[in-house]
Amino acid sequence: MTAYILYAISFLIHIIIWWYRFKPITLPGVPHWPNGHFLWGDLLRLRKILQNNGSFTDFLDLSASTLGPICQIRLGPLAHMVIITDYMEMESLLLRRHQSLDRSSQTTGLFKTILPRALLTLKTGQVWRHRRRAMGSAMTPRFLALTMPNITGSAQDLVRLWKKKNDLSRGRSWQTEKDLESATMDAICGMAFDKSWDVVPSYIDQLERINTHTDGGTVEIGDRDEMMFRLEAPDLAKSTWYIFKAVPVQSPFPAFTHFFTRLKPSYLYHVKRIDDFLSGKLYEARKCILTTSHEVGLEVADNALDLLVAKGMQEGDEAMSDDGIKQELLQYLLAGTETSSTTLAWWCKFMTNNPSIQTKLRGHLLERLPENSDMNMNFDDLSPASVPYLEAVVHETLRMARTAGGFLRDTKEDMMILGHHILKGTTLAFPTSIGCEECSPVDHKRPKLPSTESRHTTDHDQKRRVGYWDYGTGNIFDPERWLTEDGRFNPTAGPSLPFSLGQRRCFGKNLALLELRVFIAQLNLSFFFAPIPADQNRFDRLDNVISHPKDCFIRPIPWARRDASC
Ligand code: HEM
Repeated sequence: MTAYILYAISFLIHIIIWWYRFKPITLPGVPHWPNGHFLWGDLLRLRKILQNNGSFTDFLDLSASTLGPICQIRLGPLAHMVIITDYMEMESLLLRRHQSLDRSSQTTGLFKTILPRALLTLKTGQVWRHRRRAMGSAMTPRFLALTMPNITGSAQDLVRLWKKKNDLSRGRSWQTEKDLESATMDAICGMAFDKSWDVVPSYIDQLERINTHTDGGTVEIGDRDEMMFRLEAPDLAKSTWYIFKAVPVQSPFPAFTHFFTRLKPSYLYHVKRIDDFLSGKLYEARKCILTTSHEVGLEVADNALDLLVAKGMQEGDEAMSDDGIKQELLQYLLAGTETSSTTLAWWCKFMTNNPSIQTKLRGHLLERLPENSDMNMNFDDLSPASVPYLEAVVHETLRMARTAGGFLRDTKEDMMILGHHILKGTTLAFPTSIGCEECSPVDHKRPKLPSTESRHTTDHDQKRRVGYWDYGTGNIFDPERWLTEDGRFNPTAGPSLPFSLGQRRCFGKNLALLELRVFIAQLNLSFFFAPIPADQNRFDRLDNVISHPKDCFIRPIPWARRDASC
């Protein structure tokens, strides 16, 4: 009998321990959704949003706008996040209190599967610092200016592709995310290894071989009366996309899921193909540098690989290993293509819906760019000072696109945030909605600012580095908001954090901005984005780490043809 009682007590103790171990964590005092499930927390609420075509980003935004500038969501027994949407507090945490934070293990867990030892996944420390210093030379204005022709060439290939598609589609629209991803991959490959994979030129080749308008399944009309082009990418591009798709975005156990992915022969095949390519490139670069000195190598390097190899020679024993260089180059492709192409996809949608902004941008570029540039603008031609309205369009696109729906940090120690005690090991989420809305509900908000005089009066406001957007205008695409009265671009006109802030902010920001300037200038000068049917013009999101538009139909018409038809 006593044994039964002891068994029962021990069973009860196990249940209680299990319950405390696995029940969703709730930080006292930090607002949260009421009536969370005893085990799944707010996961059921999230599921409802996903079922209604919403995204995880929508859930973050809704939580912040309903619960306040600091709130928590409980994603079942395994994940818990504190969401911060007070702009001043975000800046303070990311810029000044960053020693208490690090890249979140949720982010590293996801990307470690394909990039176990790259900038993106390293925890902040000596190795990360050394990497960031070494890679930093690839983001200087001098280097970017040198490698810019790779971007210009890829943008011009895209213009040729769209002209060809336009000829074949007889006024129909087509989905364009793949075109953009291919073009940015060509640009990034050129910058990374001085040799583009010619993905877009290979599409043009395939289209040029078509004789009729609906030939052999390459060109078809889709369910929504759009034109569909079935084009084959070169092998290296296909393998890269295959590897990127293996990032276990939807899995609650990324390492576990990836363990099984790694057993697939097709995965191993594509990884080997890319690894062989990178090893070959590295071998060639090393051979080349042996014929010269590292000083000369650093001076003439016009791609990231040559730069890293020359830097390695300069550093001797401290140099990055071959594995490190290959990881960083693969990361260049991963972080540098889909982010920029998705931002451009959003830009196409914003242009389609804002004809007057397209016309204004074209007028601005025609007026400001040197007459003889003949579409081959140089680095200074596209600087914010030379073409401020272009810069305003780029920043407005980033603000509204929210390509990264947010970014995460883990706390390395107990902290006080907005008056709440946040435990060590908590994941903090910083949604990029901060650029579109002041997310807090009315009673948590800073005092409403009806007039400009009241804007800089309080202490809180005096410390603020950036201005405010006019109340209620956050969701309107309006590049003018970034311009001063005399037409100059003002980067601190209002809140917007597409690349995050502080020491773990986006490493590729300068390159991304240059890519966007070049692509947007080339595409705007070449095409008018004509209206599309309402059922192709939705703004729903698909969150896949990057926040994609679910649909990206376009109907670009060369300006000459459009002007003739007006
Ligand atoms: C429009 C384009 C882009 C956007 C919106 C974007 C956004 C971001 C964001 C939000 C982060 C996380 C920052 C954080 O956690 O605080 C990040 C990190 C990073 N990005 Fe980008 N990015 C873009 C383009 C690029 C490009 C072109 C490259 C490189 C070729 C790049 C390389 C990286 C790297 C290496 C990191 C990790 C940095 C570190 O932890 O040290 N990104 N990016």
